Amino acid sequence: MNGGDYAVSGGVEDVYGEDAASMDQPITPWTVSVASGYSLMRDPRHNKGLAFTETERDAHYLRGLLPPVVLSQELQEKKLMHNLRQYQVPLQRYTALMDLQERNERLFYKLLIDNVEELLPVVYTPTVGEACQKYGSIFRRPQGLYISLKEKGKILEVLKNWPERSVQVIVVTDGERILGLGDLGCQGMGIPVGKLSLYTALGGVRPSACLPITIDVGTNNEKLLNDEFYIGLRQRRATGQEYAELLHEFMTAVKQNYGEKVLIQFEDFANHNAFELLARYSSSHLVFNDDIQGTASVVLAGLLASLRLLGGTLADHRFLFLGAGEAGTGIAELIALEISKQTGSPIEENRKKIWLVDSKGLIVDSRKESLQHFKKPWAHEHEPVKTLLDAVKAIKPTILIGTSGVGKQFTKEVVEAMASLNEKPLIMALSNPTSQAECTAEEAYTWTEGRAIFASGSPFDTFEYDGKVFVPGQANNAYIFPGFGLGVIISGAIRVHDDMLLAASEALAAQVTEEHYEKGMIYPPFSDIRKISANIAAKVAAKAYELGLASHLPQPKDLVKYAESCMYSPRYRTYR
Ligand SMILES: NC(=O)C1=CN([C@@H]2O[C@H](COP(=O)(O)OP(=O)(O)OC[C@H]3O[C@@H](n4cnc5c(N)ncnc54)[C@H](OP(=O)(O)O)[C@@H]3O)[C@@H](O)[C@H]2O)C=CC1
Ligand SMILES: CC(=O)C(=O)O
Ligand SMILES: [Mg+2]
Repeated sequence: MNGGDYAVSGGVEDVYGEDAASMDQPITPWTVSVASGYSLMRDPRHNKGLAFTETERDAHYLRGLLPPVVLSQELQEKKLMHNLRQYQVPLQRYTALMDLQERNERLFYKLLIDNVEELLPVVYTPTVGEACQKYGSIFRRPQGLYISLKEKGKILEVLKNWPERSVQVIVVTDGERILGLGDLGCQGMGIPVGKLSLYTALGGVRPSACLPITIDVGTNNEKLLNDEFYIGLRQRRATGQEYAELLHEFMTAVKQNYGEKVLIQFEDFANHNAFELLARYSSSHLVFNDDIQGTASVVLAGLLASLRLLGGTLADHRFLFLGAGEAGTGIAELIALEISKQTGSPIEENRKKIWLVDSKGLIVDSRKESLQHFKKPWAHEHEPVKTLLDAVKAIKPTILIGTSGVGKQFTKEVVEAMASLNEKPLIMALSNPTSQAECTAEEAYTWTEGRAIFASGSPFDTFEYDGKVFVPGQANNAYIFPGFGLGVIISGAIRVHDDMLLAASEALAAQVTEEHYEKGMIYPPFSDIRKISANIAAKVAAKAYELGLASHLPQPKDLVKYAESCMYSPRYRTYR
């Protein structure tokens, strides 16, 4: 095939290579057969292990391949949870769960759905961060698709190697900003794999519709380049035109292979590419950047909910961010947009209530010339301020949000300054994983003498202070993207619109009840996440219909019920 020249005439959707026009293209020799016997047990999508019934063992040539006992799925679950709890090392739990996913997919999801609060920290932050750092050493069987510079000119063929045809969501990373852990190159694959397992467990999107992808353009991480177990290309990152061409070929091939309605979620790209990719493809593809948009939506939801505790409206508050990258400026922009919707005031005016600090200090107008484009709208009139503590004293924020990727930045002095300014300081330490959190729950509650409303990106345990039990919220985009994606899918939306993000925020905030507020919570518990996701999906879908972006017609009458009915169930099916 001519490098990059996949725009042949004819051969449209010619999966089996039957048209003359595709004669010069290599094809995948697809076959479809009924799995039975040994191959049935080795197929994670269909395997039930000891839960195969007597009838199924007879009908599917399984006799003798299994010991005599027949277990229920519930007993399998009980046994596996018991086994998992024996591991003291989080990474051992992670590998045990990944092995289960590779062995028995339904049981994996049943565990994850039924024990979400216990297992989320294993398949997701913080443990997934450590897994990515050590991905080469713990690598057993590949998950997802790897598209490297070696595949340039052949990306469409690579996509065709993936066994599933009806993909609805792709989570793609290039591994350059994995959580707050920096450039992990090809080993960032743990993130798309983890995010998509949440799409299924939390949002009910079918596993077969989920495709994790890592684009490998090299890494600038010296440690990985010198690691004998590194699994990626051993070269420094491609940039500029070479990078843009590979990404463009990828975006084109995805649309060509899966059509208009596949949701492409950009995840953990560095900000110098993330904003550009989103801007470039948002008018031609169904794209969503989780770090910019998903994070914005989840934080806005927490802020809307917190007003019940703080009082006032969003417009009455002053916001200070530590970190002015994807998460920080993404959240800031959505807050300004929401205030505009609520008050009718111009967005430029609302931006003035929001201040950001980056590695060089407060973002102010005298720095405007040298700022990256996404920081410029936040360069307000003010004298230069170097440190966060001085910025808190100067700006007097009511709300402090950490999106720096650097741990321990909310020092005792910073938190005490917030407590001296506010009766109930709202403090969000959003950076992941736990090691990068700007402060811990214990620090936030202790340093404010139990007055803080606190939420963090990675989970913290409940904390008792002065006889009162505080439940820290987990302000993580995991509340949003699964339900948001489901809403996009069930409505057949063809583009993502900011109003859909606002709808998701409002839907999430509406799930916080009096009982939660009493415990200081501004997010509902993850144990209710499937119900929450169905509500988010319904509101997102309703907005897509309202905006004329939905293609699944006619619009279902009850969108919550419809969303619930579309959700994946991990219960075993009966085989005839
Ligand atoms: N809870 C959640 O759901 C989410 C959490 N996150 C977390 O947020 C963090 C940041 O992600 P993202 O915004 O994508 O990253 P970016 O790299 O885009 O932005 C990081 C920002 O932090 C600033 N920064 C770095 N070090 C310091 C410092 N010592 N003092 C002040 N500012 C500093 C950078 O400044 P400069 O521009 O000057 O370099 C930059 O503005 C990560 O840890 C990530 O895990 C991200 C998405 C979702
Ligand atoms: C949660 C997330 O997306 C991040 O930390 O990058
Ligand atoms: Mg992310």
